[in-house]
Amino acid sequence: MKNYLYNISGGSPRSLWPSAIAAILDGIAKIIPAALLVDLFNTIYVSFAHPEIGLNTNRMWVVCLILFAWLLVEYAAYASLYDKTYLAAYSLSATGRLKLAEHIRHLSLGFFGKRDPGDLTNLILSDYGQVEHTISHNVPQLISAVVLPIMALTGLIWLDFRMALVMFIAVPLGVLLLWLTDTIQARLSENHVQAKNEAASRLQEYLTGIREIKAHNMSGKRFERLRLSFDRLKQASIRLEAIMGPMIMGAMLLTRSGMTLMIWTGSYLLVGGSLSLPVFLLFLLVGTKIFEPLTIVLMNYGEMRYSAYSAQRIMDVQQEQTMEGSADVTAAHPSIIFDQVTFGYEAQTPVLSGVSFTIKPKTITALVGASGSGKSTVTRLIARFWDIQAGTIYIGDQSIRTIAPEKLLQHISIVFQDVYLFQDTIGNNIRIGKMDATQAEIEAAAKRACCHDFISGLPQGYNTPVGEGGSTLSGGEKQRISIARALLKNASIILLDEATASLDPENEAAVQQAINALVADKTVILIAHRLKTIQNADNIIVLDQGRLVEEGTHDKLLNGQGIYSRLWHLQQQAEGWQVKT
Ligand SMILES: Nc1ncnc2c1ncn2[C@@H]1O[C@H](COP(=O)(O)OP(=O)(O)OP(=O)(O)O)[C@@H](O)[C@H]1O
Repeated sequence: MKNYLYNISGGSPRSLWPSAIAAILDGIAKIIPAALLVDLFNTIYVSFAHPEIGLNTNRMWVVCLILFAWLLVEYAAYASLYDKTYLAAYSLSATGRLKLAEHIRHLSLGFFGKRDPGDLTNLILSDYGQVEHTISHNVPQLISAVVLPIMALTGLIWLDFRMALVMFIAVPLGVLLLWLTDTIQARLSENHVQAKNEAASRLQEYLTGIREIKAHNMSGKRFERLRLSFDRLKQASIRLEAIMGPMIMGAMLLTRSGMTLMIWTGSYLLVGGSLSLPVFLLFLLVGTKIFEPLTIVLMNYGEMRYSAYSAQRIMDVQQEQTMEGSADVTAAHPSIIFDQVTFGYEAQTPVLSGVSFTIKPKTITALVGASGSGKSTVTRLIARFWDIQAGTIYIGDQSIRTIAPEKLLQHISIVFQDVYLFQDTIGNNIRIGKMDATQAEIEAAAKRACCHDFISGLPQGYNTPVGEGGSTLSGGEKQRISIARALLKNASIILLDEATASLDPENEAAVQQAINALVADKTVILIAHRLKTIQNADNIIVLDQGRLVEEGTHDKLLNGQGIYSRLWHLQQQAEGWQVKT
């Protein structure tokens, strides 16, 4: 139960206390009017049974006044219940969602390889919504369903233990039925959540990939995957309702049968003379009050089971180990050393094997090699997007594992080949490099990155909104904006994925000029696809199938007659190629 509550509250069971107390107060508030009604009935009954005494109108007035006052108390209890439970639920899910998003940011990128983005979106939105609903609706109902019968049972046993016994005899049977079928319910809930996530992921894939789907005329195949996932969701939903419905209805019937048994026993005892009419009436009144929440909670049981699985999914992500290390980079311009580094995205398939090299501060190092040789992987490891399996990476004289990832990234600017721009203004997209940058600083960076002119030419200038991913700008424009970002950040290490290869000559010249401004006086690690751009690099590292095979300056490597020399000559020949007509 402790575990269940822990899960259902998304790891903060204390947040349930306010709604629990409010629900108990509400429970008490519900019982009192029933007792007052019985007293009222008793007063009337006595005046009929003993006409010589007459009707005690004073008592009736007092009861009516108390009933009225109690209405106000009940209103206050309800208001408090609503206030506390909704506050708890919405606060929990709002802070929980943010905490989770923050936690995810601290996880190794390897985590994202294992999880579908659609699945994570669903986790943060839908699973948290489910937990929110349980806390605001199911938990108070559960508490009043438990508190009310316990309070009533205690009072009723004292009045007539025979009647109390038959009234509650079937409740444990209903609970037992749910307990026995718990595993089936857990599995059905799990299947349904998985099917829902799968459908959300397929839908996201379909919508994000719509351009490729259209371009390659794949609508039939992709649509089929989407259709199948919706089909699976339909099956899971039907199974969930069709199997869980009868179980819950069965438990409800068993529980409610106590009421019928009590009426039957009460009538029998009343006729036999061993039960007074007011006591029987009290049982009837309390019975309707008690079985109502008990029935509701059983109906909600399936939902709570479902929530427990949602909460478990949230907890699983919360428990994912974040990367260790809390130190900051101590050197202003640190060297970067790879010492026998071995790494694989999957531990058993190494992508880099025993790689060792030293990058001196304020030098330009180019990474060269065939596609898939591990160039991007080296840059990702320098940024500590992943942790390595063997060897050590040093930033200055500190092992990278001792440095907090977010502190390390304050010292690194990355210019990717495929630039991602946020759905915001151009100015704010540049400001990402330095959140407190002034407009003048942003414009200065844009000027050095050769993008000020084209931004100023736009109708709204720096306030021009950019479509998600930067869809409204050309490749070269996006590149220069991302270089302006990096210039504004002014980090000592620059990781650069050679970005000019796919640009037209005019854009290429502008981007090249922007890069020159960026790399001045910095430690630069550059992934080079075209060797002519790196002839002046201080050091060139050649990778082949995850191993460092050559290292040195352009001239040294050209004389070595190895992979670099071969690649160089191949590219020289390619320069002369042209499409024949
Ligand atoms: N996120 C990932 N998960 C699993 N494997 C990956 C991942 N990223 C890259 N790889 C694999 O690691 C190997 C090295 O990839 P990497 O991107 O470092 O090569 P690269 O030399 O930069 O290639 P390119 O020049 O084509 O960009 C490849 O076999 C690639 O398939």
